Amino acid sequence: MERAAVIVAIDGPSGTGKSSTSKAVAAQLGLSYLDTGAQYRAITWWMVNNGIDTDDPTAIAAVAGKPEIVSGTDPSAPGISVDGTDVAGPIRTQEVTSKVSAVSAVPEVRARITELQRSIAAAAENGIVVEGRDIGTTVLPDADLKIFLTASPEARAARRSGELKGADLHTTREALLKRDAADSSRKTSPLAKAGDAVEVDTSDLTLQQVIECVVTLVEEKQAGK
Ligand SMILES: Nc1ncnc2c1ncn2[C@@H]1O[C@H](COP(=O)(O)OP(=O)(O)OP(=O)(O)O)[C@@H](O)[C@H]1O
Ligand SMILES: Nc1ccn([C@H]2C[C@H](O)[C@@H](COP(=O)(O)O)O2)c(=O)n1
Repeated sequence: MERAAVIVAIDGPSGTGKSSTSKAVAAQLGLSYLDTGAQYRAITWWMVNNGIDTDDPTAIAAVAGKPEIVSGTDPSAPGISVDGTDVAGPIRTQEVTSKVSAVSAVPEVRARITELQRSIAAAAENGIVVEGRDIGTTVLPDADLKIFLTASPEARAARRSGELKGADLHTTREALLKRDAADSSRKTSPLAKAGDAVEVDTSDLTLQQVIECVVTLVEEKQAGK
């Protein structure tokens, strides 16, 4: 039986499981996948690589339209490039992570990336899972399903320090909270739960349980379309 195309928005703070969940749900249901954090990381990487002062919003705004960012939407191999260079690895460095909140707070950057995100979602014939911070509130306010993932700072720090091969738990927790605070307090399109989003606290759930929960919610939406 052919399934209805659905647009799914998954938002939430860092380390709540957005990427892992979104990729698995998209793969399981044959949907496209878009990692919007990777796009903000890619434009931040370009700024750093081109010597733009990431503490200067005017300098960032002046060049926000220059880099060409191409995002893959295959959940099993998403990929991302800037001006033809594969940046999937470089966008995960500590330097980019520490600067991405400042760059993504600049309205000209958000306008550029939001437009790109909307065009990618519109082109996804079988539907798409789009994950980020402002997808349900700003980018795709008419999404068929909106999920807001949360988890305690302790759970999120433990997950991240596991990923970073045993990085200090306290330092990891503080860095996560600092980034969340910056992302939640910016003027333009902050990290926020949409009024009609389903909140899922993943603190005490395994990744598999979260995936099953979201797959069920998506299938219910598809059945009702
Ligand atoms: N429910 C869970 N239980 C245990 N570990 C999890 C769970 N969800 C995700 N993880 C692990 O936590 C880490 C962070 O997950 P993920 O990258 O999906 O989070 P995120 O919300 O996309 O973070 P960010 O916004 O910083 O990119 C990964 O190592 C992932 O495998
Ligand atoms: N829709 C989005 C997605 C991401 N960002 C910014 C804020 C995050 O700290 C950063 C990196 O995201 P991550 O790769 O950790 O998911 O990108 C945003 O402002 N809006």
